[in-house]
Amino acid sequence: MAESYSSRLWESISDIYSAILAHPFITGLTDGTLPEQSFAFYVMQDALYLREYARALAAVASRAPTASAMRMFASHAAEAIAAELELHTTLLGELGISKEDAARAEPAPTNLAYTSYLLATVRGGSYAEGVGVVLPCYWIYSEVGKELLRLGSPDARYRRWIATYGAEEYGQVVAEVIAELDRVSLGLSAEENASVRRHFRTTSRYEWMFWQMGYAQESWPL
Ligand SMILES: Cc1ncc(C[n+]2csc(CCO)c2C)c(N)n1
Repeated sequence: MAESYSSRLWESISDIYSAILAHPFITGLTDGTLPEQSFAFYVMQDALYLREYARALAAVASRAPTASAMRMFASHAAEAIAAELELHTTLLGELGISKEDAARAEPAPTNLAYTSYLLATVRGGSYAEGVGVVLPCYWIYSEVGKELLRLGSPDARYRRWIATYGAEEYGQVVAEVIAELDRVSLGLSAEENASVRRHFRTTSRYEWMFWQMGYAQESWPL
């Protein structure tokens, strides 16, 4: 049987995925060398990210051609908002970030660039382009989560975070989204196929950049 559309897509970002696994944010989670400040910065930025990502998923849901795909993306949008609340109420408190600090936080440059690209693509592109642009967020976290779960971490807070994304149920969620992309890939023109592949690579790059942003506690130069 010919290789699936999605497996070829995954192969096209193998350089980015390897760079993510080697990134000091990721290796630092498992060997305990990740500075707590970098983790806290990342978590606060991620809460902001999740709100915009939920908007992107809701936009993809609104354009889905089938009831089952609409239901899937709409429920993931709701879950992303719930995850944001959970981050605010538990993890941020444990990391010593007050509600006031969290409310004042602004997206760092990489975060704003990533979410702006997501929203522009899901609003201006086709449904297939929307699925392609949101997929690296799911897929890369699921793969990284499995790898981190295998390696473990000496820090209980890092372990808890790892458990969320390394969970087997989470792998099933991702598999359904991948299956949806494989379904829609069947009817793509050459031009649309090129766009989907470009969006997938671009948000995969942003996934690496998001860890770099957290690690460096990226700020606006002005
Ligand atoms: C920068 C960044 N990228 C991906 C995720 C993971 N993630 C967020 S929402 C969602 C799908 C719906 O639950 C997934 C997989 C994250 N947290 N932060």
